[in-house]
Amino acid sequence: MQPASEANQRIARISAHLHPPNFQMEESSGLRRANCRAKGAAPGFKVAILGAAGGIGQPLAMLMKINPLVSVLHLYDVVNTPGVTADISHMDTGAVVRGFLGQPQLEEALAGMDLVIIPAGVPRKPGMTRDDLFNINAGIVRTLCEGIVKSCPKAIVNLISNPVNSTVPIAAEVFKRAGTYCPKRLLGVTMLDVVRANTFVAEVLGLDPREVDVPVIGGHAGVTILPLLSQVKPPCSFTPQEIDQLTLRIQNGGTEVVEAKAGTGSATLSMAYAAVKFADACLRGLRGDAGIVECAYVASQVTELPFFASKVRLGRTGAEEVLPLGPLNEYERAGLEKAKQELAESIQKGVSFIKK
Ligand SMILES: NC(=O)C1=CN([C@@H]2O[C@H](COP(=O)(O)OP(=O)(O)OC[C@H]3O[C@@H](n4cnc5c(N)ncnc54)[C@H](O)[C@@H]3O)[C@@H](O)[C@H]2O)C=CC1
Ligand SMILES: O=C([O-])CC(=O)C(=O)O
Repeated sequence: MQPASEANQRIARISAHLHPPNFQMEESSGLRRANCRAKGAAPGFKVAILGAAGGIGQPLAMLMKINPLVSVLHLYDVVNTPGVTADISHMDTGAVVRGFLGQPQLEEALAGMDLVIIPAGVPRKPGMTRDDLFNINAGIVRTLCEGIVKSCPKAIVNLISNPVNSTVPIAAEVFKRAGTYCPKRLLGVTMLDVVRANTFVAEVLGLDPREVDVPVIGGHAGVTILPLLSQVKPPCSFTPQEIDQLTLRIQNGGTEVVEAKAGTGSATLSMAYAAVKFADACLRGLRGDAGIVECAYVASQVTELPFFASKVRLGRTGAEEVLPLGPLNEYERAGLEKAKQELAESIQKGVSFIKK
């Protein structure tokens, strides 16, 4: 027999879900309703997703709920988080899920987080470049980063919102102004370029993509996406025509999806997969696992540019080491020069947005 008080508590927990308070009307009751019924959080990290109700946000939230390294998962958006949170909280995995709706709940959503993943913002339509998203997404990223400053200045930030080449410098400027900037903790997510490169190269080589590792450096737009096909593992060689075609397809991977989706958005499912792959690497680094290396767009001294994507070693404090680019062939050196020109402008645009 259970003691009466424990039985009463159990009944109260069940009836809270049978008669849920209105999430949108009552700020704090929304949190109660969304609390997962797992018996106490498993040991692990606290992760927030900002933009959690979007095309990337929803599958990303689902995959993070499955991740055993996550004990608490906060889902924040300006729309639809009650439904997404209720849905995801029914999954019988360890992480406790809570939902947060609208800017008044941003600081609460971020309180005490170890890792913040940001896929908030508008996606492209056919005919647009990622830079065309700047005017809307720059302001969104600034607001969200101001929330991070207030509630979890020591969190690792994984920034997905485009144009990544500019939004990462924007985030850095917000953190610098607040005096909380640590370059190791701010990472632009370029993992989808690596995921695509692994897939397309594996197709050409007739290999399982899981066996292939292609470093992709530079940034995350057009010619700034520079796959290093001379450094593919396992070692292999390509004809000049294959190099041209593979490079172009990897650089245009995003556009390929935007066009196929014909006005309904850009990559969401492969991006959620890539974001989780990257977030999981960051969490394993935070846990202290050794030897975790992934490509990311970070503050960097490997070129003369202040931000650059390349392989970084992830550890307890974030991107602990930016690894050298390794030997580039002539084709890649030419690509690097083109990438740097465009990157320099995108970085400057982001910095000026905050400084102006
Ligand atoms: N880094 C990368 O490799 C990739 C980046 N992206 C970018 O990710 C972003 C999101 O893409 P999708 O999820 O497809 O877009 P979406 O429109 O489906 O979802 C975006 C979500 O952000 C939310 N949002 C808007 N303003 C917000 C704010 N102030 N605070 C919190 N949430 C807010 C929206 O309500 C929406 O739920 C886009 O900028 C897209 O270009 C997309 C694919 C790959
Ligand atoms: O292409 C887009 O706009 C979305 C994106 O960044 C990608 O899929 O790589």
